Amino acid sequence: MPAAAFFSAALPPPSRTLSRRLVVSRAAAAAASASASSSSGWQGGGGVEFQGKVGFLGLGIMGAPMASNLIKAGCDVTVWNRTKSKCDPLLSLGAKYEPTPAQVASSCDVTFAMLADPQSAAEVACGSSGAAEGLAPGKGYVDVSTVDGATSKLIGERITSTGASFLEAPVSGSKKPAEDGLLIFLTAGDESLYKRVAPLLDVMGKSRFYLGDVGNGAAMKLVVNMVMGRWHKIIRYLVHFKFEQNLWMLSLNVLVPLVKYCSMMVSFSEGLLLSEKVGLDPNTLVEVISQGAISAPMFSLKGPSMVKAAYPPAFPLKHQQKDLRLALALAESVSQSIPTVAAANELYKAAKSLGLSDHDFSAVIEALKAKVQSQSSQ
Ligand SMILES: NC(=O)C1=CN([C@@H]2O[C@H](COP(=O)(O)OP(=O)(O)OC[C@H]3O[C@@H](n4cnc5c(N)ncnc54)[C@H](OP(=O)(O)O)[C@@H]3O)[C@@H](O)[C@H]2O)C=CC1
Ligand SMILES: O=CCCC(=O)O
Repeated sequence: MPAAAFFSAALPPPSRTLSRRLVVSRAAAAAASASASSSSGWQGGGGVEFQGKVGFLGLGIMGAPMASNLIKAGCDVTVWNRTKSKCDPLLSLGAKYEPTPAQVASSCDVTFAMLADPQSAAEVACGSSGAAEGLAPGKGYVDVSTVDGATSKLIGERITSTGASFLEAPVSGSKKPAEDGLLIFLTAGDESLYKRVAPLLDVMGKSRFYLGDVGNGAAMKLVVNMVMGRWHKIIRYLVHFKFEQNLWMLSLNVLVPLVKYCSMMVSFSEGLLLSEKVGLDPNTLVEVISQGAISAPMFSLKGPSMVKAAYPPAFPLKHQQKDLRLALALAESVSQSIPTVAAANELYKAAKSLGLSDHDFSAVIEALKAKVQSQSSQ
C-alpha cells in the first residue's frame, strides 16, 4: 500500500459525518456577534445572548465552575446535584434550585449535565425523576459529561423521544480552564440546538467544534484523552526516573527531550490512526490537541503532513531509533526499566525495516499502519 493513500484508502470507509464540521473560537464568535445586530435575543447581565432559562445538573469539579460562569455572565440558572450541599455556593451566586433533574428540565429551556461517567449520565437523563421526564418539544438537553458513543446515543434517543433536542458536548480542558471559561467543546447532535446554545458555550469555553452525528463528539473526546493519557504516563515516568536515579543533569538535557519526543510521536500516531478508523477527521484531532493541555509545537508542525503521509526529513527516523537504543542502554546500565520507551523503540525498528530510515521520524506512523493492516487481514 503506497503510504500516501493510507488515510483515504487503506482503512474501511469511515462514516463521513464530519464533513460538515464547524469550528468556532470565542474570538471569532465575539467578532461575529459584534458585527451582527444585537436585537435577536435576550441579553443576560454579562451580555450573553440567549433566550430562556438554563438548567445545570452535576456540580462537581467541572460542573460547579461551568455553572458559576453562566451565573456570573447574567444567565438565569437552576441547579441540581445529587449531594445537595454542593449547590450552596451556586445558590449564593444567585442560582435557583430544583430537587430533581426532571424538575430542573421542566422549569428550564435548556439543561446541561456534567456527570461522572456513563452510568450516572444515563441515570440522571433517563432514570426515575431523570431529566427526560421533564423535557418536552422546544426544550434542549446538552450532555457535557465524558461518556462512550453508545451511551450518548442511548441518552439522545430517550431525550428526543420526548420531542426535545439533544446535543452531546464533552469538553477538553480541566478545572482551571473550566474556572477561566476556556474549555473546548466537542459537540455533535442537533445542529439547531448547537446554534441556540452557542452563546452559552462561549461563556464556558474558548472554542467549539460541531462534529456531526451523536457519537462523534464522544469519540473525539476519547481519542484526545487517549493521547493525553499516554503522555501523562510518560511524564510521570520521567519524573520518577530523574528522582530515582539521581540523573538530573543527564535526564534533563538528554533523556527527557529524547524520550518525550519519541513517545509523544507514537501516542500521537496512535491517536491519528484511531480517529480516522472511527470516522473522525484526523485534521480535526490535530486542531483540538493543538488547543488543549497537551498542545505542543510538534503536533501542529508534523500533524498535517502526517495526515497526508508525507515525511520530509527534519529529524531522520534512523537517528531517533539510534538515540532510543542508546537511551535504553543507558537505562540498562543503572538497572532501570523504561517500558514505554522500549515499546516505542520496537515501532521505530519496525519503521526502519519498512525502509523509512531516511524519512522524518514522524514516519513511525507507517509502522502502526502496517500493524493495523496485518491485524485486519488476520
Ligand atoms: N476533572 C477534569 O479535569 C475533567 C473531567 N471531565 C469529565 O467531566 C465529568 C465530570 O468530571 P468532574 O467534575 O471532574 O467529576 P466529579 O467527580 O467532581 O463530579 C461528578 C459529578 O457527577 C455526580 N454523580 C456521580 N454519580 C452520580 C449518580 N449516580 N447520580 C447522580 N449524580 C452523580 C456527582 O455528584 P455528587 O456531588 O453527589 O458526587 C458530581 O456532581 C466526567 O465525565 C469527567 O470525565 C472532562 C474534562 C476534564
Ligand atoms: O478529561 C479530562 C481532560 C483534561 C484536559 O483536557 O486537560
